[in-house]
Amino acid sequence: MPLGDGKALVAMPIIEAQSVRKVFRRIVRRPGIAGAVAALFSREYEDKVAVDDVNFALEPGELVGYLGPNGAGKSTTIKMLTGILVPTSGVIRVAGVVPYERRSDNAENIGVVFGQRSQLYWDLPLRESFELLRAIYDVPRDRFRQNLAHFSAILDLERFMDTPVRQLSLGERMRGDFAAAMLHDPKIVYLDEPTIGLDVVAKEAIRTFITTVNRERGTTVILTTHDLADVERLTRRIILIDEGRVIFDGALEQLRTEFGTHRTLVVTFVENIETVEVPGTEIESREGTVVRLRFDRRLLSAEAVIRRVMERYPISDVSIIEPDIDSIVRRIYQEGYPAHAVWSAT
Ligand SMILES: Nc1ncnc2c1ncn2[C@@H]1O[C@H](COP(=O)(O)OP(=O)(O)OP(=O)(O)O)[C@@H](O)[C@H]1O
Repeated sequence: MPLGDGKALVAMPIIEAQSVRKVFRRIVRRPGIAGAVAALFSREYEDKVAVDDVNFALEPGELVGYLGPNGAGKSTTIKMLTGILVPTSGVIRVAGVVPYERRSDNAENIGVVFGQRSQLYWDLPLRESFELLRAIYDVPRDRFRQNLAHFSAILDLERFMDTPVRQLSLGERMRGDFAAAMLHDPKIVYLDEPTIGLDVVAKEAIRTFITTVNRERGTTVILTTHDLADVERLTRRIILIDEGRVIFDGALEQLRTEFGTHRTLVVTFVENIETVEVPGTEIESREGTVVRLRFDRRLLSAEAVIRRVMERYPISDVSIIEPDIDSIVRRIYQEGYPAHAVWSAT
């Protein structure tokens, strides 16, 4: 398209899911011997819709959180994107490739890190695991050396490069897994619970690594996690799924605005006040002269609450706390969505 014709240049999506559905067929087993005998003669099946009409498009270089409660369909989606599973219907395209039709072409474009599993070779030192992966992916030697030196520096791998993988701590192994996933310069990485079970220091190392590869190399990242600190720290856009359906697709900030209906005003009074009563608010907690007042921002502005407090009591300090994403998402998981409420940022 010629430049300057007044049209905005729109990047082609690197990942596209169109009306994707995945139904698992399971054999129903009745309990007891009679059930086992009956199953020999007539098989009864039940269908489990794991992913139900999912649509999304990701642009190159996006870092997206793919979130949902247990059993929502996250892993099933990721498995379809990697080509391990074939959708029952719908279309998936990853960097121009239909993953389940051309699995090895797709493998060249993607890196995968599963927090619960490792792609490293258990009995080999980390260094040799990397060598094997280099050979499998046919990474040019120069590129391999550069990548390894770079990842090693960010992830501090040198200390345990010659240790067999089975002797590594979880945090060390995860760092090794991240480097392994990136050695062949994939355009896209899928991270499934990448910080699960890690201590704070290891989590931070992994998060820094993710933001660095995303920023420096423009790698597209899809992250599934139950750790919302990962989400706050790493992603701008989130896709929420529940019971196989996308229920929100948009900016983290948008989710906060739509669902974070309550704010907390933290007030420090000049002196201890026996009974604090501010219309439109409820006391969340109090510790000495510091009282936390919760209010519904749809009904009252922060300014109005502050005014009401100041009209009644002498105060020395005041601040507002925004709802944290953890409590918002937890509430959505627990209370579900109103049927009409499917938001999209696009
Ligand atoms: N191979 C399978 N056969 C039958 N049902 C399956 C299979 N794999 C997944 N399911 C079902 O599909 C649904 C979605 O599972 P999926 O693993 O995608 O969820 P998830 O969002 O990744 O959950 P979690 O956060 O617990 O990992 C679940 O009800 C699960 O029991």
